[in-house]
Amino acid sequence: MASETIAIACDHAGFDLKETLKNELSDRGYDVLDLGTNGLESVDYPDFGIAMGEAIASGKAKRGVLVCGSGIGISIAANRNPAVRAALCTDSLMAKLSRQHNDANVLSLGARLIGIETALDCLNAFLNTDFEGGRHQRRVDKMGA
Ligand SMILES: O=C(CO)[C@H](O)[C@H](O)[C@H](O)COP(=O)(O)O
Repeated sequence: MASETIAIACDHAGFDLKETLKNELSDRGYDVLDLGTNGLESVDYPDFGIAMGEAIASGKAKRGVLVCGSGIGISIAANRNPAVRAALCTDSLMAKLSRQHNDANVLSLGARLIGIETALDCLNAFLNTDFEGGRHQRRVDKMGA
């Protein structure tokens, strides 16, 4: 069976954490679609949030991970694409609920706000929690309408 592709993108503030998460995803057997940025030089998070939106909308990846300093700006940018349900999470319960209730397809993290262990906990919950459907499906449908 082909492995799933996970898209990943960041700005300069999220670069180090993005590299850590990219390695973690590869170690877990995922194919990683790295949308940049690829260094510490200052860049603009909307460019990378928009790239994530395009990767999800085109089907190049079904799920993605975003990182900026706070996780806020890059998730706002990605969520402007109707195909994206990006959830900014600061702990694993938020990541779990974003999957169970919101069918989040993009996890957004703030590299200046959380440590690596919390980020990995969030990633784990995001990857391994199923959407519950039922009443939540109706609400997710309304967001996509
Ligand atoms: O979008 C953000 C804040 O909502 C991110 O934290 C950015 O990474 C941050 O704004 C970048 O700030 P910098 O001072 O240009 O490094």
